[in-house]
Amino acid sequence: MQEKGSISIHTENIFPIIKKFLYSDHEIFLRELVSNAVDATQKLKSLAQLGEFKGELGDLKVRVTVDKEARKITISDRGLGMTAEEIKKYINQIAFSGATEFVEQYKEKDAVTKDQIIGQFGLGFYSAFMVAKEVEIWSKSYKDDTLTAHWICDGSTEFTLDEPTGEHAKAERGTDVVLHVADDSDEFLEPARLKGILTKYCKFLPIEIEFEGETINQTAPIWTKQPSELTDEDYVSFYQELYPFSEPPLFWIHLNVDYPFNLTGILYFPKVKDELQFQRNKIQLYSRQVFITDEVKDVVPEFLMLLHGVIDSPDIPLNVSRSFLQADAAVRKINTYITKKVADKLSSLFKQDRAGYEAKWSDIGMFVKYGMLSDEKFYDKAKDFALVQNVAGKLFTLPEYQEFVQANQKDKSEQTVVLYTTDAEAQHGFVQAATERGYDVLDLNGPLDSHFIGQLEQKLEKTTFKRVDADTVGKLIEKEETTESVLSDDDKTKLQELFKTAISNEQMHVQVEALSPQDAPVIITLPEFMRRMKDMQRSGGGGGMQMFGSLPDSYTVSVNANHPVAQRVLQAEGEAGQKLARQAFDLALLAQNMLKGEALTAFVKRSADLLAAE
Ligand SMILES: Nc1ncnc2c1ncn2[C@@H]1O[C@H](COP(=O)(O)OP(=O)(O)OP(=O)(O)O)[C@@H](O)[C@H]1O
Repeated sequence: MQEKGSISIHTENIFPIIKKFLYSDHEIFLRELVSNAVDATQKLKSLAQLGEFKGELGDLKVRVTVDKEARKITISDRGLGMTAEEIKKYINQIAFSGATEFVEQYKEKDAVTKDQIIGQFGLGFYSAFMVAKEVEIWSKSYKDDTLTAHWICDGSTEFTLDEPTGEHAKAERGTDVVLHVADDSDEFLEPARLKGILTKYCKFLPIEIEFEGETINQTAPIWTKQPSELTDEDYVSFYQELYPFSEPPLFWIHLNVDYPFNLTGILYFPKVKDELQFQRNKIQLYSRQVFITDEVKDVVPEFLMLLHGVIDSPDIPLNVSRSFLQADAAVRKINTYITKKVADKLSSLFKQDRAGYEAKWSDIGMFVKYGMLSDEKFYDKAKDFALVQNVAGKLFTLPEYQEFVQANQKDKSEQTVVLYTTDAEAQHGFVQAATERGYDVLDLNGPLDSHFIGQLEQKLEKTTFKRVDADTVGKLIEKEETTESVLSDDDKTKLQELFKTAISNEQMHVQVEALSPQDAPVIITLPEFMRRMKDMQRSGGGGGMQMFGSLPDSYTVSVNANHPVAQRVLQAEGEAGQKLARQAFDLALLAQNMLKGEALTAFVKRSADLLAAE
C-alpha cells in the first residue's frame, strides 16, 4: 500500500503557524516526543498487565540518538506502536481536530496567545516541525500480523504513508520518530544541547530514557512513592539532588491527593535566615513526571513560593495563559489545598515537638508571618503557632503572650499595651527602663514586623503595640496613678523655658514631667503614631499620605522634674543654667544615637569644661 493524502485540516498550511507561534521555546519538541514514546510504552505495559498483550515486553528503554552528519534525531520506543490505520487516525486527524477552529481564531485575533493553543488542541507531535523540515514515523504495532507503517511529512499539509516490507520492514515492535533537522536548527544537532534538554524535562520520566549510552532519568522519583516507604535520608538526598550545594532543608511536606483533583509532590522548607536569601521560583512543576516549568506563580500562593520542591499534577492546565490560570477552579482548589497542608504541617510540628519547632523558628518565622499577612485562611490557622520572642529570648505564641503581659501591661482603658523594640542595641536605654518597670519587651526587628504589628493590632482584641522609645517609661502604658512632682508649677514653667532656650529647635517639643528620680534627666521620644506615619511615608505606602508632604521630625523632649539635674539647672544662674540644660539634652540625644557633627563636637568640649570645673 502506498497512499498520498492531505492532513485533514480545512485550511491552508498550519505548520508555519506552529513553527512561529506555538511554543516560544523550540527545545520542548523533545519533551513532547519523548513523552509520547513514554506514553506508548506505559500503555503497552498496562495491556500486558491486563493480559491483552501476551508477548515478551523485553527491553522497554526509550532511546534518543543524534546523527550530526546525516542531520537526524531519532526517538525510538518499544511501546505499543501504530498501524498505518492508527497513524491516519491519531496523527493525521486527531491532532488537528481543533486546528481549523484555531486558525479561524488566530486570523481574527492577533492577540491570541501562543500558549492558549497548545493546551486546547494537543499539538504535541507536531511540535517536531519547529526544528525539523521533514519528519518520518516508522512504527510497528504490538498486535500480531501487522505491517510496518511508514509516514513522511515535510511540514506541508501533504503526507505519504506506506507499509514497507522486506528489508525496509521494521523488525521490532515500537515506534521510531526521525527528525530531519532544519537548516536554522543546527543547535539541536549538538549532543550536549540535547542532553541538556533531556535532563531538564525528562529527568523523572517513568520509563528509562537512554541518550549516548547513558540513562538520563530516575523512573521512580520519591514523590511518586508512599511516605511510609521513605526515610528522612531519602527526602534529604532528593532535595540535594534538586538543589545541589544547598543546606539541608528544615522539614518537608509530602503532598498526595487524588480527589477532587490529582496532585502529588514534596514541598521543602529551605534553611534561610534572611529574607534576601529567599529564592523564588524554586518549585518545579511536573505533569505526570514531565517537567513543565519552574514558574509556579499563580499555581501556588505567592507566600508559598518561598518553599522549594516539586509539584506534579495532570490537572493543572499547563499551557494556558496567566489570566485563565488564575480563574481556573482547579488551580484555586490546589492553592487552597497546599495552603492548608502547609498550615497543618506547621501546626503538627508545633504540637508534637515544641522545642524542635522553637529551634526552627528563626528560619520559618519570616515565612509564617508572610503567610499570615498575605492569606486570611493561613492567618486563622497560624495564629496559634506563630511565635513572638522577647528581648530575653523567650518564645511565646500570641495567646500565651497576651496572657503573660495582661496583668502588668493594661492601661487605664483596659487596653493591653505590647511593648517592642526594633533594635535592642540602639534602644537599649528604653528597653532597660521598661524592663526595670517590670514590663516585657518584644524583639520585633524583622523586615515584615511593622506590617505584622499592624495586622495583630487589627486582629487581637484590645491590644496596641508601642515601641519602647515612643514615650517615657511612665507614659508608655498610661495608668491611673501618677508620680508627684517635687517642683512647683512656677518652677516647672521656668525649667521648660530654660530648656527651650538652651535647645532652640522647633522640632523639639519640651515638656516637664514628673518621672522617677532613677529615670534619665532628659528623655527624647518620637510618638508611636508619628513614627509609623513617617515609616509609611518612607516606604512609599500609605496612599494619601503623600498629600501631607514630607512630615517634619517632631520629637518630645521630656525633662524629668524629679531628677536632681532639674534642681541644679534651676539653681544655676543664667549662662551656667543654659549650659547644664544643653548638656542634659545632649546626653539624651547621645542615648538615642542622634548626636552628630557640630553638636557632638560642642558636647565633647563642654563635657571637658565641666569636668575641669568640678
Ligand atoms: N511514539 C508513539 N507511539 C505510539 N503512538 C504514538 C506515538 N506518538 C504519538 N502517538 C499517537 O499519536 C497521538 C497524537 O500525539 P500528540 O503528541 O500529537 O498528542 P497527545 O500525545 O495525544 O497529546 P499532547 O498534546 O498532550 O501531546 C497520541 O495520542 C498517540 O495515540
